[in-house]
Amino acid sequence: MKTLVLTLSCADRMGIVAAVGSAIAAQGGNIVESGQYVDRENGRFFMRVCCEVEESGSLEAFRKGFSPVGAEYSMRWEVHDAAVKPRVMIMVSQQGHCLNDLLYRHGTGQLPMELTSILSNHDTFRRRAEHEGVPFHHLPVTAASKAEQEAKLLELIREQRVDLVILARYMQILSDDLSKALSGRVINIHHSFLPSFKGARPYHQAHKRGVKLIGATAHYVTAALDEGPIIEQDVQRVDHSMTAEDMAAIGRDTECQVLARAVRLHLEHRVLLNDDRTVVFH
Ligand SMILES: Nc1nc2c(c(=O)[nH]1)N[C@@H](CN(C=O)c1ccc(C(=O)N[C@@H](CCC(=O)O)C(=O)O)cc1)CN2
Repeated sequence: MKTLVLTLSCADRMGIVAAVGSAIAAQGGNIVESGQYVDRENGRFFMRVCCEVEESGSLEAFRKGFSPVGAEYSMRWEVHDAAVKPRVMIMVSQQGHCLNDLLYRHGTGQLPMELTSILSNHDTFRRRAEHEGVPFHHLPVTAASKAEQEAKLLELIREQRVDLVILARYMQILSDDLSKALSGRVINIHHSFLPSFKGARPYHQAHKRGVKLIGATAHYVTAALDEGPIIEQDVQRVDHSMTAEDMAAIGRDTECQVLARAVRLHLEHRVLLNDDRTVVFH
């Protein structure tokens, strides 16, 4: 047997769960996990279903069999083979804590992903990537070369059939065009508890404000800087005696944990987009 993960959203109405369950059963699928949610504000229905099918069953056959229900309810839906690991590119600038954490978690099997490459606008982590046996791409960028650099980046993403890009403290703002082209496929870790302290140097912003909590936020990347749909967040206590650098040191662990949790949720197809928010099936 193999497990398929079906995720869907549509306008809420009576009978959706019954229709989905019947469509799965009609294809010989046995539901082993299911979750649903209705957003009363916008009237959207969200569902994530895991079902077991015969090993010989094809994803294309399941998609063909489910399509009539998808059309009937005007669903946005996807189905994935749970055993197929998404292909992931990690992007980093000069802070390596999140990169190192992701590499460790990948190496110990905590993150079910195929790591295609590591890409940076600096050469700092070339040896780290080579140590892991992961291809490394150095794409320096300036304001003048940004369009060319992003064109090369997009070419690599397409060549490597990348499903997910992780900005592991990659400190360049992606252009509006690139953000749109990769919508829903780029996760960034912002080192503050958004929506507080967007943009550059959030720990310095927080220190100046005299906060008693610092945080980290993993979110999908959109053209609006640090305003993309939030996937996961966490916080840590700080106090008046700490400098901005002290806060950054404390915050690094939180950044790693939040990013790893968000990446795993995405890899397991547990995150559904709900306009500028998310629905997360834990
Ligand atoms: N289109 C987007 N690109 C990026 C996002 C995003 O949400 N949308 N998140 C950032 C990461 N980030 C904070 O987490 C961040 C990175 C860089 C800056 C910034 O202002 N950097 C430079 C300017 C660089 C540039 O113009 O490209 C600066 O320090 O002035 C702010 C926040 C990743 N990209």
